[in-house]
This record gives sequence, C-alpha cells and structure tokens, in this order.
Amino acid sequence: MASKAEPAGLKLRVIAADRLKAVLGGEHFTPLSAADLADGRDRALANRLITTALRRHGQINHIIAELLDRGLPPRSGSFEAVLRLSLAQLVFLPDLGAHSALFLAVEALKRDNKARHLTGLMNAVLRRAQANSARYGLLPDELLLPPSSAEAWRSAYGDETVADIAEALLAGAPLDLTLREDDPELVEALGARPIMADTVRLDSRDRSVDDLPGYAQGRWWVQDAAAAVPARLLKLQAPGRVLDLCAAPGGKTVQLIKGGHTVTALDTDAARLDRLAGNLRRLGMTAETILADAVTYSPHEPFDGVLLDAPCSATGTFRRHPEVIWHRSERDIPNRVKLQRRMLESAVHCLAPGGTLIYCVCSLEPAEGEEQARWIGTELGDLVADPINPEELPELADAVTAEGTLRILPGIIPGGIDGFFVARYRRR
Ligand SMILES: C[S@@+](CC[C@H](N)C(=O)[O-])C[C@H]1O[C@@H](n2cnc3c(N)ncnc32)[C@H](O)[C@@H]1O
Repeated sequence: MASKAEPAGLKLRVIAADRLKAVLGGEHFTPLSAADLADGRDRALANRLITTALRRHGQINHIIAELLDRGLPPRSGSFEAVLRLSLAQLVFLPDLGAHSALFLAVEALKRDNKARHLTGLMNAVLRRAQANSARYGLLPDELLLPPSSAEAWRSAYGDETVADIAEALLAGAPLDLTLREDDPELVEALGARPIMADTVRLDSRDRSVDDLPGYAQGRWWVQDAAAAVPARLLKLQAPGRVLDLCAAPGGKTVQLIKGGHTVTALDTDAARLDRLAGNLRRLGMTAETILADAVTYSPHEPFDGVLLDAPCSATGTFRRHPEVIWHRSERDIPNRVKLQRRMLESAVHCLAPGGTLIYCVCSLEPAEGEEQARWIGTELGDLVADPINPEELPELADAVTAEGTLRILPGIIPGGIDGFFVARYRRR
C-alpha cells in the first residue's frame, strides 16, 4: 500500500487495482467505501476507474488482444488489473489526462513483487495504447458484451434489446427508492421523480445514500424499479401470512410488510440475514426471520402467499454489477435451474390451498425465467397460472407476455431498469 512519500494518486490506484483484481477473480463488485479509502475525492476517482474498466471490459479485452500478441503474462500479480484501469483512463476517461495513467501504472507495478519485472512491458503497452487512443475510443458497442451472451439475448429478444443492453451497460443505473408512504414533499427534498407505483428515481445525486433526506427515519429503501414489482403482484384477498423464501437483504420483505402482511423472511446466508434484520430495524418493521435452506424448509402451518426470489445468474443487474455478464457461464446455468426447481417444489409445499406464489429472478436468461414457467406448467400440477394483467402495471404493460408472465428488459422504460422475470400462480 502507498505511504505518504509516494506519488499523489498512487494509493487510490493500488486500492482500485486490488478491488478490480478481486472482481476479475470472480468476486462480486461492490464500490469502494470510506473504510477502503477515506478521502471522498480519491474514492470517487477510484470507483470511476473501476466501473469504467468493468463497463468497458469487452472493448478493453479487444485492446489487450491487439497490444499483447502473446496474451497477458501468467502469474503476474496486479499486472492485468493495473493495465485495465490504465486503459480505461487513457482511452475512455480522457478528462483525467494521459500522464498519470502511464506514470502511476508503472509506479503501482514497482510496488508489487509479482509484477515489478513487468514495468517495461506496461510502459511500452500503454504508450502504444496512447498512440491509438482515438481509434480505440471509437470501438463499436458490439464489443461491450460477451459474444455468447449477446448471441443468446439476440435470439431470445432481438437486435434492439441487445443494443439497449449495451447502452444501459455504459449508462449505469440511477438510484431508485421505494417510498414507505406517499409523500410529495419528501420526493421533492430528495430531488427525485415518481416513476411507477411507490418507486421514485434520483437521476443524479451528490451525496451518499445514507445522507439523503429520510434515510435515518426509515422513510424509504433502495430498490430498483424492477425489483419492486414482484411483491406488488402478490395480491391476496386480504393481508395474510406470507413467506419470503430467499429474502435477504429484505427489499421485498419490507414491501410485503408495508402491504400489511405478516411476513416470515427465510434465507440460508447468516450474514445477509443480519443485513435484513438491520434494514428492518432502520425501518421500524418486524418480521420473523429464519436461517434455513429454502429447499428443505417445512413450516408448521402453510402460508397464504409465498414469494420466491430465487438465486440466479443475476444478469439483469448488469447496470450496477457489470461483472455479472462476464461471470455468467453456460455451464453454471443448469445447476441454478435445478436449484430453482427444487425451491419451487418446496414453495408449493409451504403454500395453503388457494394461496398465491410469486416466482421471480433478476435474470435475463430465458432458462431461469420463461423456461421455468413452462416447466412449472408441466411438472407442478398443484399450481395453476394466475396471469398478470397489463392493467396491473400500466408503465410495464409491454413487458407482460402472451402467457401472462412478466419479462422486464432494460430498455423498456426511459432511463433503464433491471432485467427481471416474474410469474404468478395459485395453489389448487
Ligand atoms: C436474489 S437474492 C434475494 C434478494 C431479496 N429477495 C431482496 O429482495 O432483497 C437471493 C437470496 O437467496 C439466498 N439463497 C441462496 N440459496 C438459498 C437456499 N438454498 N435457501 C434459502 N436462501 C437461499 C441468498 O442468500 C440470497 O440472499
């Protein structure tokens, strides 16, 4: 890590490279926090470098392939992460200037035992990148997406959707909040605008989430507009007992509580369930929380409603987590599909006759959405489809399919939205 005597801007790059390296190694991207980098301006710059490197990952792959004809050197510590951050700066963030990209990349490598022998290579590669930066800056959007995903999405949803996904990847996500109560004054104080039902959107903000008006008082929670839809569709005749399977960190749990239901929130991950409990505390809400496996859980008494927000590829969240589309693997999907099916079978057993089941995934993969709905139709005889009516969701009416399921695609509303699939059933 950089000390005080080290060049300005080095520390943030070393920390940014560590975070990017972890994400390249398969970890989920979370922006650097004050605990990682105390200085707010440094932190903002480091996060900008990382997110640009991740959003432009496909184009940067292309640039690296052109510049390193023998590929990335093996076992080279932080070399790849530093290179990607520097290319992101040189080619896609010209306002930051080129000098620091070159100089600090070399300085960062000098401090890494596994990469310090590669400073000459880094310098040469970045100089060639600098000479070609105008051309690289015009690389086509087709290179932004992994070819196998782009092809799968093209055949499922068409060319226009693939172009929307690439555009949304670059644009990132605004901040959507679900309001606890209708409150125009709060919406104005937040600088937000209503977009659908109790969701409001902040297109830009100058503060961290917990500094926004109403956070400490629990007057809203962060939830993408698409993620807020499934709980709204769980319409019981009267408020009842609802099981939120796979509940953490609790966005849908708190919506269900807001809807007047008595909620049991179940998750298999203790740390995530703790976050759910913290969210409930901030909002002054209560739910029964259960640390258990959704596949084997068996309640004493069946529920009037079950919401299954199943673990999935999460490809629908690519605007905030650009890495998901690169971590997506064809080989992983069948295992997830199997797990989702076991959870669906378990969800049926948790449901009282006449009760409602919502199945949803934040995924763009038909295998985790439409194909699961077809499987339910043929294999889960106790369930009957309860088609979603476009009038229930005026802003997303075009997302309702002929089968009465919901396929939310990122370009369906201005400013974008997460990819999601939702289906609703009733137990016979
Ligand atoms: C998509 S996230 C849920 C998001 C949550 N519903 C919300 O709205 O905030 C999926 C959750 O499934 C949980 N999960 C994964 N496998 C599970 C299992 N076998 N049983 C219960 N929960 C599981 C994960 O820990 C994760 O919290």
